[in-house]
Amino acid sequence: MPGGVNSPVRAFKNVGGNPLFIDHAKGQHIYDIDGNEYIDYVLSWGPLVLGHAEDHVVAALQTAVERGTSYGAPTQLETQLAEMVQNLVPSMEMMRMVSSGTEATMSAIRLARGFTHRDKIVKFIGNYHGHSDSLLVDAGSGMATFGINTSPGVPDPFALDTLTVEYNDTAAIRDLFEKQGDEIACVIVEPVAGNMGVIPGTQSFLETLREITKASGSLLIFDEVMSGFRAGLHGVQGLTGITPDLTTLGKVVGGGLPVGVFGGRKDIMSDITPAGNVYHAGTLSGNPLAMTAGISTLSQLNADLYIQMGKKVDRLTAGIQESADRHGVPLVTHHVGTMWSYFFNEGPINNFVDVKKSDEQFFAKFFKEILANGIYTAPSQFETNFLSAKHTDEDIDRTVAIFDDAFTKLA
Ligand SMILES: Cc1ncc(COP(=O)(O)O)c(C=O)c1O
Ligand SMILES: NCC(=O)CCC(=O)O
Repeated sequence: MPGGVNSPVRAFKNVGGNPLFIDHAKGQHIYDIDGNEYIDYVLSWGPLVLGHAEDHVVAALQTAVERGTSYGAPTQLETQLAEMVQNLVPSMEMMRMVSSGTEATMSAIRLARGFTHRDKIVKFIGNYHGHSDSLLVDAGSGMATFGINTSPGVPDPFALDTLTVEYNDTAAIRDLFEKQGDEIACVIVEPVAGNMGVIPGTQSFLETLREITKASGSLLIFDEVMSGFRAGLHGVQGLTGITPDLTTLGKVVGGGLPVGVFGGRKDIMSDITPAGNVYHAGTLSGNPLAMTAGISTLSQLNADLYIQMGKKVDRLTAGIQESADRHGVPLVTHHVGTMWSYFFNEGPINNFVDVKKSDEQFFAKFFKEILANGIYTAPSQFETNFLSAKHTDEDIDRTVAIFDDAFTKLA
């Protein structure tokens, strides 16, 4: 496998050394093949909001697997998950299930282009929307970690139709729309960015996106593949009261199995085949096992759970901040709901330019020190950490203590 991995962010290329090879995981813990236990804040890069191998999810899957693993025909499971999603994210009047976040955003972009009869799209520098051609321009996540601006292999005409703007820069996006608004099919945004670490979109920035897209006949797509059921139970649209035209989901909605969803305004979604002519398909779309894991996961979510998890993230980030301050280490923590990041940076951090000022060398040393002591966070400054329902107050205390020891040793 190239780089030894099936997805580049898993390699420890930027921090050095080899990634953990995993044997199994349960709850908030993950175990490598050498028998080491870690408190896991990666959680498969977001999906496992209930923790690993959650009992109800496992039981539901065991029952489901006996009934067949795939049919390639409609099931009640798809309708059930769609209704649950719609209850939590009401702007998704009509939706389609896919098998990854990449497919969800790729299809939403095609739909926006088909619906508006326009080719240009806008994305923000440091936002990541999966690995389809149009979206691999100035992207976050592994592209940021490994310093790649536009991936080789993306034809120039594709990249040229992707216009990029600095995140949270309201003046720049207004300026772009004044010049080219009538050519733009859509704006796609992570409304809380998670692929350059956690950077919340400001309310005024997101409101501006809503206003200018509406005024110019382009569509607003909230990519909530990460923030959906993470930033809050109803996504960032629930937190801000801003309603996009289309939403993409992934990660948590599949409860650890491969699921993505794209959906939104019914008049737009009705353009998808076979209702309309914008082509979208998938052999394993709406797979019964994946639907089952999603249903079992979403059925266990409620507002109180998010309050409890949010309090733990508050305590965790406050504890890390206090420790860094005491040791004189420049550090910024950001968190929204169950997403959190620590940056070795003087701050403030509002966009990709700011986050690039982080001390990546110190991060690499620090990451390896806490990992050696049983704390597994994402191996990059350009990624988000998560929390699950299974993390306890004792886990938080232990994590803060290990961060404190690492500051004592390395600062
Ligand atoms: C915001 C966002 N969009 C899209 C994706 C792509 O999802 P996937 O990796 O499932 O293709 C990701 C994460 O990978 C993401 O964080
Ligand atoms: N924040 C980046 C991701 O979640 C992506 C995971 C992957 O590409 O494996």
